[in-house]
Amino acid sequence: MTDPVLRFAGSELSFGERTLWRDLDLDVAPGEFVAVLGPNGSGKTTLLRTVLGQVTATAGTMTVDGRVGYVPQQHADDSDTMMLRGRDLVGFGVDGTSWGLGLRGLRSRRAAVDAALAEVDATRYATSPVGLLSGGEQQRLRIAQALTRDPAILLCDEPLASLDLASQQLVVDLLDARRRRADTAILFVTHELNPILPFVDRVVYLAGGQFRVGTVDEVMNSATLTELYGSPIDVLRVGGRLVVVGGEDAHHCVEHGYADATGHVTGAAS
Ligand SMILES: Nc1ncnc2c1ncn2[C@@H]1O[C@H](COP(=O)(O)OP(=O)(O)OP(=O)(O)O)[C@@H](O)[C@H]1O
Repeated sequence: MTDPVLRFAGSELSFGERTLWRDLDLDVAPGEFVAVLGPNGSGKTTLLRTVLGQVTATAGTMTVDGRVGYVPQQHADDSDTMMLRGRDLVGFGVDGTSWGLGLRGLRSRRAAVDAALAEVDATRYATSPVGLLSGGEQQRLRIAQALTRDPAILLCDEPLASLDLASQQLVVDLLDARRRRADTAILFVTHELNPILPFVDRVVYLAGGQFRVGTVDEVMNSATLTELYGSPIDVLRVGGRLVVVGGEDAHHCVEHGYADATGHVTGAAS
C-alpha cells in the first residue's frame, strides 16, 4: 500500500472535560476523498486545525507527508473586496513562502498564480475585482489560491456553504479533477454529504466524543448512526440521495426529512 499522506495514530483531543475524539487511527491515502461529518460542535473544524498545526492533540501523533492547502467557506463579507483583483486573492497563497524579492521572485510568483488560475479555469477573472464575482467564482479563486502551494492534501472547510447547486457542482468537480490529476488527497468538512456523495471514498463521522470511519455504506446506515448517537436514527436512500431521519442532531449530516405514518419522507436540504 502507498504511504499515507496524512496519519493520525492514537490521537485524542480534549478541551478540559470535553473530549472531541479518542483513539483515532486514520490513514488518508494520496488521492483519497474523505468526508468529515457530524453535528455542530462535534470537532470537524478542529480536526482540520489539527492538520494545519493550529491545534495540538492531547495524545497520539499526527503526521503529514507534503504540503497542505486550505479552502475555506465562502463568506458574504468577502464580497466587499472591490479593491482586490482575482489574481491578488490567488497570490496570497504564494506569499509567505520563500519566493524572495526581486525580479526572479516576482516572475516565479506570477507564474505560480497564472498556473493556479489556469488549473481552475479562472484566468478570465484574473483582473476582475473579487467583489464583483459570484460566490462560485470566488470559490474557484480560493481553490486556485490553495493550489499555488501544490498541496499533497487539501483541507476543505464547508466550501459549498452558501453556494447555489450549479456552483456547488463546479467546486466539487474542480476538487475531484485536482485529486485525479495530482493525487491530492481531500479532507472535506461538510454538513451536506449529498453534493459530494459520488466522489467520497470514506467518511469520518464525529459525534459526542466518538467517531466512525468507513465507506459511505459502512457509516451512513441506520445501525451505525443509531449506535453512534445512542438514539434511533433511520438512514434512507431516496432517489440516489441520503436522508437521515430522527435524532435532533443527526440531520446536520446530509439532508433531513420527516417520515409520515406511511414512511413517506418529505423535507429539504439542511
Ligand atoms: N481552542 C479551543 N478551546 C476550547 N474549546 C474549543 C477550542 N476550539 C474548539 N473548541 C470547542 O470544540 C468543539 C468543536 O468545535 P469545532 O469548531 O471543531 O466543531 P464543528 O464540528 O466544526 O462545528 P460546526 O459544525 O458548528 O462548525 C466546540 O464545542 C468548540 O467550542
